[in-house]
Amino acid sequence: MMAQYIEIKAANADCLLFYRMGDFYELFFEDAEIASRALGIVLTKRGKHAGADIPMCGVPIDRADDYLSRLIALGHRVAVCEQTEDPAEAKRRGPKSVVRREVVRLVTPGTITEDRLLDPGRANLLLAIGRRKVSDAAFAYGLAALDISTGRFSLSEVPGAELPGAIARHDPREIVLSEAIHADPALARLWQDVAAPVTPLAQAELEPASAERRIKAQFGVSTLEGFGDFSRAEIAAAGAALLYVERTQIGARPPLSPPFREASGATLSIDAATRANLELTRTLSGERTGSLLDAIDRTVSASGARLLAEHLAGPLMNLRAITRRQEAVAFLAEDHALRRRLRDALGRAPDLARALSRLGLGRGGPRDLAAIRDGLDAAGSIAADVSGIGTLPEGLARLAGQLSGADAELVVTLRAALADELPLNRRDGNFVRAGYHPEIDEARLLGQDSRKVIAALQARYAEETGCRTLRIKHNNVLGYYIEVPQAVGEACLKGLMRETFVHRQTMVDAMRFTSVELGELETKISGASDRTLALESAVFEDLAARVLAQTATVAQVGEALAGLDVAASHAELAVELSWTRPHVDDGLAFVIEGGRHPVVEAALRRSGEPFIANDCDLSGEGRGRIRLITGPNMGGKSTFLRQNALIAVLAQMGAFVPAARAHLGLVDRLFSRVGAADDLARGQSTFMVEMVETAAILNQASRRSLVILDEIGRGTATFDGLSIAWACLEHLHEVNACRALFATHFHELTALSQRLARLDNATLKVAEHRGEVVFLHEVVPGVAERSYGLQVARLAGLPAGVIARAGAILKGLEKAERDRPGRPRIDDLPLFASLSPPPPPAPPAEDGLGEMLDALDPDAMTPREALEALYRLKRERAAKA
Ligand SMILES: Nc1ncnc2c1ncn2[C@@H]1O[C@H](COP(=O)(O)OP(=O)(O)OP(=O)(O)O)[C@@H](O)[C@H]1O
Repeated sequence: MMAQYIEIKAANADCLLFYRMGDFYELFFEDAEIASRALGIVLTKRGKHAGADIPMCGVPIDRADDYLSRLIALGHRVAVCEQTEDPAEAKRRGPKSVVRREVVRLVTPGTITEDRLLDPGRANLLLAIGRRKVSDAAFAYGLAALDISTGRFSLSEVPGAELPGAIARHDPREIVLSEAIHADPALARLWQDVAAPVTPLAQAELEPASAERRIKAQFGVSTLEGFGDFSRAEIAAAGAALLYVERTQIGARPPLSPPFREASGATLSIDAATRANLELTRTLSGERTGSLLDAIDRTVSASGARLLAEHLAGPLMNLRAITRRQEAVAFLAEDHALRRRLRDALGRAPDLARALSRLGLGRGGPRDLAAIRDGLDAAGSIAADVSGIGTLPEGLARLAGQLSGADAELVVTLRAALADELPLNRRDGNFVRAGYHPEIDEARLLGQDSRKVIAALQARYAEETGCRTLRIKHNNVLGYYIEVPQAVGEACLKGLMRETFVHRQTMVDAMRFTSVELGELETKISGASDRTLALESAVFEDLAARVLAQTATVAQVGEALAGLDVAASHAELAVELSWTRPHVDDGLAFVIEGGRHPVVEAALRRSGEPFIANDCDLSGEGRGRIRLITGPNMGGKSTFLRQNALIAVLAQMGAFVPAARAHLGLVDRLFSRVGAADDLARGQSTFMVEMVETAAILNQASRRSLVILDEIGRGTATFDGLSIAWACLEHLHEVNACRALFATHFHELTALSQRLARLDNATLKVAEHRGEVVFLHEVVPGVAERSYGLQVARLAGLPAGVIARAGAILKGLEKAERDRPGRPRIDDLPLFASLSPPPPPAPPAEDGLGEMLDALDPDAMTPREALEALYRLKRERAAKA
């Protein structure tokens, strides 16, 4: 057996091998050590290999999913190796022959389909990457995003510079690519940084011809033209994705939708750092709670939640499409009764896409069939409901039209065939409704009758032996047996009784027997239950085949339900929180009146505090405005900056926005940078990360972009930081000419508004009350006088002594700054005046104390002499002052 294990393990060296032995999956050698550590299960040993003990641990098959999901979450891949013949057959080949086993599936993070392993509200994307050369030094990258748990399959191509942003948008669970892309030194850092495991595939398997062949075979077509015009990079990516699916699913072919091509520039481009910083789908610490997605999610179905996340990850650039989504939201926001009915029905609809995929892969169970039944049923009732409404907006009408595509007969059949209570696995039987299949009913009756006969037999034997505690029981080793107490058992071994009862086992206080009659009955019962199972299994196959014959329509119904759920979710949110429909056009307007931050507002609401709404206008004719925001720490600068970026994202995903009124010209790219946190793991300093990200903005932002910069330049010496922030502002104003919000504590920058025509200053209002600062969180035109850093430090609990000392130092610094003749002013800077030579350094103040101190030698002094010297110094200082 070990030889077989070693052979199979060698063929799956990069996976943990779950090796089936009876009711357990066993792991051996290093796999056992890894799994026992990861899962906290006992490590034992079994036999020896090369003179050493073989470490072993095992997981029971009925709990395997739990263990699998934990291993997958830790980034492991698991090869599941099953027994592919009955142990009895192996025995027939010879006493020493080993049961045949094969790996039936590789379980990897990007290719799971089981409900218990999947997160219902999150897509489970496998992202495959291919590329093509576009010039000597540059590549274009093809991305194939495939979710085998739902069949979603999309292709797109991006220039090399946008690859990290595109990966972040897809948020894949696993990435596959060619060895060449994986080994490209220019991308090494990217693979290191992405959260998902990255699996390289051998170059030889990824030839363009085989990629194309694979796609054609998957979809049963002879040409790809019908799907769209794909680039070589996209085809390479799709080929790699399908190869990986083949390899992990081993023979099973998931039902995939035909690949749809996402046109380049179809979505608002948001790079990875901006996504993270704006906490769109998860917070900086990786949680969903506290993200924008969490704050806006009012969906009632898992497929709706997944679609909402997809929309949020890729806000649109197409005005028509945005308007279509907005119209649907507006309609549902108005019609409260319809929205309520719709959400009720949607909440009852199970996850069609995932059930369909499991059935297609041959991994489905009776509950998946029921999911199809109930999903189609809900779709039918929604379709009937909306058909009674006069004119629906285009977006809603389209979704409603998709709902009724499936064959009504299918639901009728599934209703008739499936029982009320359904087991998870079909091998558990009892899922076909009584009356659906006469032969099943007959076989079941036979089984039930035999059980009655057993009960009668037990009564008769009890009478014959005079033992009222005689029982007929069943276990897996003996099958049916008669159990009596020891004393009665002894009697059964003698006389006439010997002819009826055949001894099987003696226990501590009981004896077990069988009889000819019981043996016959047992054969009949097991025959009946085997037959019922076989018949039920055939019914299952038939129903699954009927469902799969309508894969495309069922998938479409699933998509429509998800689309309706998202529209209704936005509408619900808009009504609940008084959000409004933004006006989006192709100009360069950016007018927000009474804007709010959805996440901060929700947090404040929970603690009963109000959120102060703020306006923001960055509109420009041909060139965007820049607003420079100074203000106290804790005043609300970052909140204001982010809320405007989030409003742009929400508007372009077709949702309503948290503002009294909003008018936005389409944004093509969104950038958001904060003085970055340390990134020691990547070996980059805070400042380096900040500068790399700022460089990306200055190089890429167009007039149509929206840029949010929060405290750029704070990670270095004051004047270095100030000069960098200054120059960045000028560049944004003159070269990028984009709409921008720039928050800073460098109050010197506010003077720039006199020179840069489209830059204006805003500040966060504060009030002082008995020496305490009160943040009003109100954005008003103007310049902050102070940063109130010390007040905030006091609120944070810095010791009073430190605060007092800092106050004294601050006073000194401010005085020195006021008195210093050579302090830089705006006119001194190179853009506005010729560079004047730096003023000569002021001579140090002469008070003689320094020399006195230098003359002292503490090591040569007695304590008394030291004390006297100290008094002398103090006297001298007082005299000089
Ligand atoms: N508009 C608002 N209405 C009510 N409370 C607000 C508002 N904006 C911010 N706050 C509150 O003030 C806190 C601080 O806000 P924020 O982090 O935006 O300040 P900041 O000016 O960026 O501070 P720092 O300069 O220290 O980074 C928030 O956590 C929130 O509780």
